[in-house]
Amino acid sequence: MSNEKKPLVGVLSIQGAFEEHQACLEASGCRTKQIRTVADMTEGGEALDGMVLPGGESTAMGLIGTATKESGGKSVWDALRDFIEVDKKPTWGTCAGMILLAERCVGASAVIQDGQALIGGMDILVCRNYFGSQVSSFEMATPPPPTSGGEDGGMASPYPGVFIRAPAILSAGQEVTVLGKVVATPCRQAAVVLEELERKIEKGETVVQMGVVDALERDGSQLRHREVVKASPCETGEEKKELEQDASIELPGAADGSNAREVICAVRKSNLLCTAFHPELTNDHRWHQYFAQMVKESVASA
Ligand SMILES: NC(=O)CC[C@H](N)C(=O)O
Repeated sequence: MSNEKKPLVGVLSIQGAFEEHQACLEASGCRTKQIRTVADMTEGGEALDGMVLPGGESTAMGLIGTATKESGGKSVWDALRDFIEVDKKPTWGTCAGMILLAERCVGASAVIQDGQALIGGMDILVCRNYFGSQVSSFEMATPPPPTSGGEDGGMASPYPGVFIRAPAILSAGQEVTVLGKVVATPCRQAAVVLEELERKIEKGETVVQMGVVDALERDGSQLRHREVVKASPCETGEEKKELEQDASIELPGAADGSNAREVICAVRKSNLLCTAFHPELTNDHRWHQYFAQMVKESVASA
């Protein structure tokens, strides 16, 4: 394929392994461009065909991404929201990048007013640092991306998931396709967050900011607090119906009587892809090939 025909994928280059993402994307038939500003997204006369948001530290990335308004009054986050919601371009968040694409986040930074600066778009509830601290980073077998079944009829080998202080997806909306689940024990801090969240869901409490336990939902460009309720079995018909409409958060239960839970590690919703792990840190390019295919299909249908 000549260079002209290869799709152009932007890689947010504020933090993290953006060069490694570029190498994997280029090995998967894409051209890449480092993106730090709104101007980077638009200048050069060629529109980006997709974007990758790498891992890093989502609080810091949020602060940087919303800090500067460029010409037209837009921050990088505003431009990314347009890219995702208006242009409907394929966008993939890995680890911290996944947190940024989430609509809701628990364990968000307690020191930031109005919580974490999420870009949003993916109807998922994520728990930051579910799998542990930086020192307890690890590799674990995860389900491979859907297309990698190929000719062997879906018998593809597991994908080596590299988890670095990684978030987990606790629940996903009905329109979200779950592409991978793993069973894992939350780290101590995440266990406290989950316990608190469960208690609040059980009591039908409204979850507002409370230390590291924040449940936030983005509404347009604003973050707003989301009411977390769970219908109790004794509710009357009318009340129950009303509650059920709101009760979209259900936490995964304990997997086997231990503290381990079955959590989601990869999801797709139309033009958005999220993985909790770091595919750019392995030599296995199947997830980059899967995303490159999303981008190529989007270019072909434009
Ligand atoms: N490797 C990563 O991207 C870590 C994410 C980080 N724990 C956060 O919450 O932002």
